[in-house]
Amino acid sequence: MPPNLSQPAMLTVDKLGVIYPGGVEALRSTSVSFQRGEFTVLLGLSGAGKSTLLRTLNHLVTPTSGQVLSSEFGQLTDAANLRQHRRKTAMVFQHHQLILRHSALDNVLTGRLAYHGTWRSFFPLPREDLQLALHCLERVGLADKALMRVDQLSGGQQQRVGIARALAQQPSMILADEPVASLDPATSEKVLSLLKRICSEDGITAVVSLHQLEYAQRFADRIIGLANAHIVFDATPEELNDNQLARIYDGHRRPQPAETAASALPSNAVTELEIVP
Ligand SMILES: Nc1ncnc2c1ncn2[C@@H]1O[C@H](COP(=O)(O)OP(=O)(O)OP(=O)(O)O)[C@@H](O)[C@H]1O
Repeated sequence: MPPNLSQPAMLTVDKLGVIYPGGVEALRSTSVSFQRGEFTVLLGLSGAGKSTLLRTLNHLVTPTSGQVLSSEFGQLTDAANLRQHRRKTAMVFQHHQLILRHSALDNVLTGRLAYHGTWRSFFPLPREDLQLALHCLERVGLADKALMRVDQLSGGQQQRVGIARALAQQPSMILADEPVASLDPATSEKVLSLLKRICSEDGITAVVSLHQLEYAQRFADRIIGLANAHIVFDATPEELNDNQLARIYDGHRRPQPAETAASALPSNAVTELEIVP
């Protein structure tokens, strides 16, 4: 489904600033909006502010100034609005944040927890949730692995479980922070193709941070380039020329096609388990 430009933006970021404790200014007065169904890739050097922007979109990082406005739920500074927005905003992480000793199915079922009260998670989830979780695994091609422990799956399969978990949340938006940074090029392509196809089929808005320029050009409807804590490019992949690339990469050597994830690991690779409530 192509982005619907006639509709109001589904999420608007207005003059957003983030200063981390210690004084690093990671985002400076940034304004941008996201249309429903759009697949946006964030590009930029390590430390440019990609993860920070991505994580402010569901207040995993709390802005120091400015605001994030959901067209459906309102300003995210309101706790009830934020809860509703997070329920419909799924995350896919670089290290997928799966529970390795649990089965693929159990991991996908955690995507349903946001729909139930805390007490409910102590009991088996409803049958409909189980059916939905199996359906999500089927969509990522892993129905036959549903009962396997995640630590027995390959890196690409684990990331597909991560996508299935995101889908189980029935999201209107997916935020994917370096989803292929730990994968080899062939697997990365498969995972990104899958993510793009599913978002397109379901009309899900996606914001994906990547280090690989060629994947951005291939998969994005729109590329946002960040440098030094602000947006320096925001247009379609076709409009990204050498001058624009120089602005994004600030005169530094930019990632080459053959460059693998290992040489492009982010500065703040996430290692903790994060399950969005
Ligand atoms: N939790 C934190 N506390 C302090 N500084 C931080 C924190 N997270 C990020 N930073 C700093 O904020 C700046 C922007 O970081 P951010 O992770 O958003 O960049 P990035 O473009 O995603 O980089 P990468 O591609 O390496 O992930 C960097 O200087 C980084 O060191």
